[in-house]
Amino acid sequence: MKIEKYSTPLELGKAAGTLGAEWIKEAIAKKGEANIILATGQSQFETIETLVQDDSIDWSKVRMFHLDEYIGLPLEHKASFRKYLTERFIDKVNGLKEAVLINGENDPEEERKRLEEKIGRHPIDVAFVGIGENGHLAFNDPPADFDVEDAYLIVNLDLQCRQQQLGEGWFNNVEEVPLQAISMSIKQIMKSDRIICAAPDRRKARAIKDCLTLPVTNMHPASILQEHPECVCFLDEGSASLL
Ligand SMILES: N[C@@H]1[C@@H](O)[C@H](O)[C@@H](COP(=O)(O)O)O[C@@H]1O
Repeated sequence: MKIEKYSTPLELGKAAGTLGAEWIKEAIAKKGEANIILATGQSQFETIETLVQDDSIDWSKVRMFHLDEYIGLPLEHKASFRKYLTERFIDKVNGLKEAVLINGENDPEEERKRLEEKIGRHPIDVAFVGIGENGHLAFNDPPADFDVEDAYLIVNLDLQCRQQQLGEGWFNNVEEVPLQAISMSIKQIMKSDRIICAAPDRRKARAIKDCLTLPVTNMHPASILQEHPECVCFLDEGSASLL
């Protein structure tokens, strides 16, 4: 894992999105198409914005997989990650080959199996991920299961995770934040050929220190990224302030 530091979230996002775009184009040149994973949340705003502005990517050769989604949250809710990816990514790129979104309103077990079958046929070239305030990777809160083979899991969300979502302004009160989600598993994320981790903001400083400098442990789920051979972690002054 490599670490790169930038002054602001905007600079961080530009750098992360630019490297991601290069990697997507390399995958298309090599295989004729690229399979990518997109995360959501505040931390991904600038990275996704940079990606969608890159008109040198042939989006008709890109298949996008959705990292995680709340169970039972309607598409119209402002915190819906399906809504986020539709508005910030799918609607902004030209003729995307395919978007494999997680529908958390479907029967969760059936949805999980559908996604599992789909991603099993499409090895991932580039994964874009973030790190939560509790060190989570996707919605794998601590202690995360590093060993489960399933590509997607039905997970419970811990209080710190739910409070982060409230703090970011996606919900009116913590009771409104769903208790469960469908999340890509740690093993599946780690199978990606290349990983771009974008993690700006001072409120992430503790999680960044724990995940990037302490030994790998499932109590700091994103620490597993230290073991990935081609992962670049993009920080800003705030998130890197305890390093
Ligand atoms: N489930 C999302 C992930 O998709 C995201 O990568 C990560 C960081 O989130 P944020 O950008 O809100 O800090 O955790 C969120 O809760």
